[in-house]
Amino acid sequence: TESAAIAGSEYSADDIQILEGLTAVRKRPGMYIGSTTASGLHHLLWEIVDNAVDEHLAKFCSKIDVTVHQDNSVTVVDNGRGIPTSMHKSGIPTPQVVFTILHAGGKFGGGGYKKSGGLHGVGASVTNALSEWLEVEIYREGKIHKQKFATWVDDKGIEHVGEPVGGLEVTGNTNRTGTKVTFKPDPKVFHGHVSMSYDTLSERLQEIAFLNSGLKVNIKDERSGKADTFHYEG
Ligand SMILES: Cc1cc(C)cc(-c2cc(NC(=O)[C@H]3COCCO3)[nH]n2)c1
Repeated sequence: TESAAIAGSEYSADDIQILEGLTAVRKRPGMYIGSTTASGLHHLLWEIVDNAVDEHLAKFCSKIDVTVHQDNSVTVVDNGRGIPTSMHKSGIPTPQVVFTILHAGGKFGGGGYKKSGGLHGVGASVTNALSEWLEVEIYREGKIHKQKFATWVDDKGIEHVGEPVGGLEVTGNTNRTGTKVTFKPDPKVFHGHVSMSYDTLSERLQEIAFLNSGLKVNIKDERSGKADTFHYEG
């Protein structure tokens, strides 16, 4: 039995989380984003924005730009230090760890969905798992680094969830720092309802700017041309 298999082996909550991987998120999305209705859709963005806000709290980021594209993909860019691009001790690039390893979301590992603002900066892999694709671009140490992830079903019917498409590549030089993430919510997860609401985004982004004085938050909707800037003096 499963208990016999686990008895005598040092399974920790972390091991089980890593074992379950992102496929578990696709199986029970509600555990990670609350629901697969509109509120769950917007949580994909809040998980990413949370990370950029953390970088502002660490005093390295002063600006976050959010853009909704015509195809309902969304881009978040910050001017923080940029996710480290070094190799993680596990032998995979740090950005790949951030987007493909399910991190302990609560005090007992996994922790399940939290009603408060998401999983506090550890939910980026959840956004990846529930997207058709996700791309990260990092501006750090004078270089532009890029890695892509995708979810697809192979010719044997196996679903590959949020897996890297290639490695972390240097694609150019830059004199800025920061992290840019673009992701496309998967219609298969959200029953076709993948169109984010401008009003929902702008209201919450205004709140985020108000709660983090000094942080400038820009939103641009390429579907309608609407745009707004929120900035409460630091
Ligand atoms: C938009 C977005 C999305 C994600 C998943 C992370 C981030 C992010 C992550 C960081 N900074 C870091 O991860 C590093 C910077 O180097 C020290 C430890 O924290 N800045 N911005 C931004």
